[in-house]
Amino acid sequence: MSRDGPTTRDDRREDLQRLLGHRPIVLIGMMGAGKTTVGRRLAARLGRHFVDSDEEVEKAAGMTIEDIFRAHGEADFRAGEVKVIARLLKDQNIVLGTGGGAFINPETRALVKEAAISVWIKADFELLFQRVSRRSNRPLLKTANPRETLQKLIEVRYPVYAEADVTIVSRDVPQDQVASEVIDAVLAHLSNETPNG
Ligand SMILES: Nc1ncnc2c1ncn2[C@@H]1O[C@H](COP(=O)(O)OP(=O)(O)O)[C@@H](O)[C@H]1O
Ligand SMILES: O=C(O)C1=C[C@@H](OP(=O)(O)O)[C@@H](O)[C@H](O)C1
Ligand SMILES: [Mg+2]
Repeated sequence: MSRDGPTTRDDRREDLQRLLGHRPIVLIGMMGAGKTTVGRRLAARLGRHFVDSDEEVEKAAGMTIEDIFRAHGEADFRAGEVKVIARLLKDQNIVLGTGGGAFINPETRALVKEAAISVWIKADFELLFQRVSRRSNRPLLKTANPRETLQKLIEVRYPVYAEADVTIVSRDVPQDQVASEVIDAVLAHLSNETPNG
């Protein structure tokens, strides 16, 4: 990277595409972290196609996630989720937003590690809780004490999310800034991965 003048957005995008090749970028992390919304912006910035595993599971099942959980239960949802992610990861040049439990499933995790660069979008409990409280479309949080449920999921999941290739912390900043931080963090990771990078 020897250029005159400041590094522009386009330079970073080109550097990233060169180091990444066709590998998908997969966003993982808790419900409310911003995988879906930040993922869309990230894909637009990189000129990549964005896919969301929840949306694709819903399309494949012809039902909403809430209805899948209600009619068939979580185990069936996870079985569908792993199949959908395996299919989506065959497409290169994508940004894939996953559901919060996807990377916790060992089979899904192995697929992601094999085919993609994974990015954990990590966020503070209060921020996550505030965001997920805005909508009631997450069946796992329909419990007597959703704060406690979210806290328990965090305790179980964080050590697994920590296996991601890259971690970024999402604070209360605009989604475009979070997308920018993902680009910087993935670039830094890939520069270390490349022997002469
Ligand atoms: N950086 C951010 N700033 C403000 N709101 C955000 C940010 N990231 C996500 N959100 C909001 O939080 C909610 C959850 O985001 P979403 O992308 O659906 O998360 P996930 O897919 O990880 O569950 C949405 O309402 C989204 O608009
Ligand atoms: O954390 C989880 O287990 C889930 C997260 C949801 O996706 P988001 O993380 O995009 O909300 C969705 O897959 C489902 O409700 C289960
Ligand atoms: Mg999502």
